[in-house]
Amino acid sequence: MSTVDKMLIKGIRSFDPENKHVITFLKPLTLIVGPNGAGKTTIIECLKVACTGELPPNARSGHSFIHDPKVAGETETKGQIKLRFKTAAAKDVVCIRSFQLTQKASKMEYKAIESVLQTINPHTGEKVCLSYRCADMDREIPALMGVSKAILENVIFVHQDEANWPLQDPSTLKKKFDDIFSATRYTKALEVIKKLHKDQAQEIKTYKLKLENLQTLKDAAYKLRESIGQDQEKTEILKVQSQELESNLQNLDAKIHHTEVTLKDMRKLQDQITIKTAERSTLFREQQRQYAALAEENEDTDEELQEWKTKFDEKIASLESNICKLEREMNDMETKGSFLKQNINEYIREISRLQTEAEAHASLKNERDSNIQKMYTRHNLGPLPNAPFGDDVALNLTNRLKSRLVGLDKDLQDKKAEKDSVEALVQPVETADRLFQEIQSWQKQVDDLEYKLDFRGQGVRTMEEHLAEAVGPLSREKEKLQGEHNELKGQLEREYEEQKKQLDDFKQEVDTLVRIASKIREKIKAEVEELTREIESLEERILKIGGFSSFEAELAKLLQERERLLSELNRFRGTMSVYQNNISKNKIDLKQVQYKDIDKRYFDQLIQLKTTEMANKDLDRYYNALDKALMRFHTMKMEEINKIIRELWQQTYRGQDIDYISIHSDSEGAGTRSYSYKVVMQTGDAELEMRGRCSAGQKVLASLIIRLALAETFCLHCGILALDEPTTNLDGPNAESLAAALLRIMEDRKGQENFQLIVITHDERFAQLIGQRQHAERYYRVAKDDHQHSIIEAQEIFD
Ligand SMILES: Nc1ncnc2c1ncn2[C@@H]1O[C@H](COP(=O)(O)OP(=O)(O)OP(=O)(O)O)[C@@H](O)[C@H]1O
Repeated sequence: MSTVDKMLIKGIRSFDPENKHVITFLKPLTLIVGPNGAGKTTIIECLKVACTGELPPNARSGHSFIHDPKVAGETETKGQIKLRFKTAAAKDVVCIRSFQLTQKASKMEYKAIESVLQTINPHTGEKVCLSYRCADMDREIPALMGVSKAILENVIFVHQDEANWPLQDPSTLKKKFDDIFSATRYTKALEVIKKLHKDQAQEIKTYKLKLENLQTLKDAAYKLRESIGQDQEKTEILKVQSQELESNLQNLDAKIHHTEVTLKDMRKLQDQITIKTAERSTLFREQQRQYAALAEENEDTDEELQEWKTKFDEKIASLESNICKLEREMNDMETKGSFLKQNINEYIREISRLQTEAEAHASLKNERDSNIQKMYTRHNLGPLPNAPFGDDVALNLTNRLKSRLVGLDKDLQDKKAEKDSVEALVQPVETADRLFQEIQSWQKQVDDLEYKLDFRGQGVRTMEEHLAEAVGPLSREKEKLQGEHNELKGQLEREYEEQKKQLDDFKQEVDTLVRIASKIREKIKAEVEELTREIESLEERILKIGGFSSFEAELAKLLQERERLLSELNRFRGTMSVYQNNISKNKIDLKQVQYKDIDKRYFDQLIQLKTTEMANKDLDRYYNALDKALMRFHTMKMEEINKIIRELWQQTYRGQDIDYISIHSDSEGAGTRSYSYKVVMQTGDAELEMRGRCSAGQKVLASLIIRLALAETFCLHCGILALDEPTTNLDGPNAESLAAALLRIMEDRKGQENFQLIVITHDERFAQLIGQRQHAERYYRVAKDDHQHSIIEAQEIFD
């Protein structure tokens, strides 16, 4: 709770500008006593000026408030008020206000030269000075003291001249009450709110119109965007469909390509079939030709050849049996020949022996000769010379015998010629047999001769020689015949071999031909079969593929489908281009200035509208709330004030005519929050307005009581109340009762530490009544010194 502690006064009214006068305010009572004109009121004025900046009434804009330079004998005087007070927060603050009054040539010039608030740093104890403009300081100090300026002016520090304001004219009363209730401010606030509400309502209308306009644009933009979106969506769908179509088309193209390739392949296959068929035909023809060629080479047909082969085989078999037979015979002959040869060898050995013997039996030569003769004779070989024959003769004779053998050989040759015929293969054998028989007969003859030689020639050398000469040609003939036999045999064998070889060659040839024919047949057959298989496979493949017609039909179908897809694709593309055009057009439209940031603008406008609407609604609500609160506050406070006034009046007023007084506040008109006030007194049953009816003393008392009640009601944070000459116009009893009331108030506020009553009075009696020791240790006496300067002196409270 705020209180005033100390005040320094210098150069204000009658206070000396050169000297400082300090008054310390006591609690709960500061009693200032002094005669008229001593300067007591100046102290209240200084308090009021220091706290509110409000100069006293009739201060002529401050000229008369400052110590007059003329009085001081100066051209300029400076005044200063320095007030130390405790704020509502119990902080010590010093308020310094300095003024200057200068005597100019024609007029005085008043100037407030300094407004300073000093605070003390609680930690360091240093003073902190803050300079203010006067207006700011005038607002700052009431705020620090926790009470309004109006309360300070009209309740706490009321000037003596204005002390009876509650009973002044209604307008003053209303003004004071409105100030006290801050009604004007609140009314102004309400009016401002109302105006703001109205302005905002107007703004809301404008915003609504703008919003409607923006809504239209937004809708149009939305439609455009929606249209773009739909078109884009449709375009996307069409794109997807187009892609599907393109994909289908590609697949179709692939299928068409595949079908065409297949058809091409099929055509190739067909061509291959044709070629293979032609090849097969050619092979057939070739086979025919080769068969024909074979037929030409061997006119016989296979069957004929086979028949011929069979016959030939039979013939070969027969020949082989003959050959076997001949071989057997030859073997027999060989056996016989070897036997003979053995015999011959034995004979030759015997002959050799005989020849050795013949040397001894040369005579036998003659016999030989004779024998030759005999043989010649016997065989009619011609005439012979006379014996003994010489060797030449014997040789000739032997040659003649050789010739005879040559003839025989010729015969054998003929026989051989006969043998040349294959068909008469037996004949050579027979001839051979015959010749063999002949050889045998000749051999017999030789044997006989040899025997005879052996028999007759033993010991006869000549005979042996002749015999040897005769046997030599025969042996040579024999050997020749043997050679011929062997030759014939070899020839037969060669012939047989040749025949056999021929047969084998023929067989081989036949076999070769058969093999070739078989091979040709097999090869051609294989090739034909291969070709047939290939043709069948190709035909099968063609069939498997489905045949030309199905593929051609499929191709035609696919081409038709392709045409359909292409036309559909073109249709899609056309539609897409229409959508694209629409999108482009709509996008261009959307780029128009009117659509720029339309959503944001709409949104901002909507927010502005909604916030304004909400603010306006809030304002309305606030207006009503404030209005109601003010009304309620006013009613509540007025009730409280009236209650206190009534109590105080009843306690204070000693007259019997007025039971109590009260303040009536009437609303000046329906719906307005403006009140008119009047102070009424209850006299019996009558309630009368006091103004113009009460006495001066009643007026003073009523005013004091109203101020006390107002202080009680509004000064919750400020415990100060200054009363300047409260007993003015009061008679003794009333002054006493006022003193008693004040004492009672002080008594009631005993527990309230910061209650501070400042009472200024020239009434010593009154001063004595309230100036009791229990409320103050001393009081102040204000007087004037010799220089007519006011001085403040502290005095002991008297009992
Ligand atoms: N501008 C001024 N210069 C010098 N003196 C002044 C000036 N204005 C007023 N005075 C004197 O100051 C005194 C004012 O005193 P103030 O009104 O404080 O007296 P007071 O003690 O309250 O008297 P009262 O009891 O009659 O009310 C008067 O004597 C007056 O002549």
